[in-house]
Amino acid sequence: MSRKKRTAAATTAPTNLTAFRCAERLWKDRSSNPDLSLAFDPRRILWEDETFEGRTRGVWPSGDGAQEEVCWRVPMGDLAEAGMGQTRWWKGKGREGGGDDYAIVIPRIPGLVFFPRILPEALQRALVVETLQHARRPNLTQLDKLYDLPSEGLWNAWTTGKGEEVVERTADAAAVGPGVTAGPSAAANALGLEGATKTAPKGAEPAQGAVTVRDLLPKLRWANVGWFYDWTTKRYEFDRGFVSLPPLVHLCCRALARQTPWQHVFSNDKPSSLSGKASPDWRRWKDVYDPDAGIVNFYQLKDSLTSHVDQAEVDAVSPLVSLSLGHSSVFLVGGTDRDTPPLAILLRSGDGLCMAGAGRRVYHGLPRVLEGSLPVYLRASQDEAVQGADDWRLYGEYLERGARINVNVRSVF
Ligand SMILES: O=C(O)CCC(=O)C(=O)O
Ligand SMILES: [Fe+2]
Repeated sequence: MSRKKRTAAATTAPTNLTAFRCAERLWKDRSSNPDLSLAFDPRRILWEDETFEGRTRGVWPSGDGAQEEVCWRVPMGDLAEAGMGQTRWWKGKGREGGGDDYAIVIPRIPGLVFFPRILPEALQRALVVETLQHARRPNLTQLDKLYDLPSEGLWNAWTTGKGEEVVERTADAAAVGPGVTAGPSAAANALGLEGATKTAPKGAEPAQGAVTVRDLLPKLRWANVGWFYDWTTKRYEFDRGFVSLPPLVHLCCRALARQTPWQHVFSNDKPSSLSGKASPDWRRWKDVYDPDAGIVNFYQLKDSLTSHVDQAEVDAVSPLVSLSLGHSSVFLVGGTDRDTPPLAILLRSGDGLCMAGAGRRVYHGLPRVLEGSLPVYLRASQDEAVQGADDWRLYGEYLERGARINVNVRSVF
């Protein structure tokens, strides 16, 4: 959809649109500032004083008073091994956290678990470094079909001073024609392709029409990690072989899924129940859950991800774990059809989400990355040493230009 059409659509009263599409339009509309009081925000939950078998009931009231969402705060298991947990945000260096870490369960969306501020600042920085560095072969990115990317990957070429190197188009891309630079048709998600056409660089070098590493970096939209998934055919390609997940991503996501108190999520009484037949074998997840495939989404400020269900895995009930880094965003999550009104959740850098059981079959999407929302500790000027990076500055600058990174992993079998 062109930018013009999109703007017109956003201001026209929706008639035959599904509830999900209406919500997407509302949050995508850039003609005024988004009303964030309409997004579920853990900071605005009113918690009851009493706990009930370790769980605390809360209510989030929407800013316009039209909506109330009941939720439960449930205690997490031990996250020390992965260095995660809300308690680690505030405790001094070297002090042990743990014990008070929690997740939020929202009964209206069974199987959805929200972990606000679960990644401490230093861990967020290390994950930004890791995800950008792993956008390279053998992991594939959406740009690999179109360009013969540097063997070290775009990001690593950029950080080692190769920004002006010319990147040739592949034979496939040449057949498609000029100006096409991106393209998951799928999960479709069309992580916004706007702005994806190249402006020819000025000056003698590189040659007119040539594309450089510098040009392509903002067009990087996604990279596969683990088993390779083809977003065009929507199938895993197991004959490409298995590539281990980036180690920190693996550690954090595995720990989140293993340490979630699933009995509170899937119990038949409060706070949440899992309806339906495919009751997941959640009792085993704390010992055996092991993600082996995933995607890293690199959003720029104007990008969005349209509503979809991730359903390619053989094991369609075990947890899909997702981490947010960089700019904040609005995530929409609804029901098994697009007519169910979705809940808008404000996702900040350092938040995690799990979708498991029935939660694996609900529509979700990301209509909005929020301008001006990058935390100070991720800016280029922050001067703490960062695991895996000689120089944080380039990472910070990439984020400052409007980036949000999401990594989400699952277990294929
Ligand atoms: O960016 C997000 O938070 C969600 C991404 C997602 O749903 C997907 O990649 O399938
Ligand atoms: Fe998804």
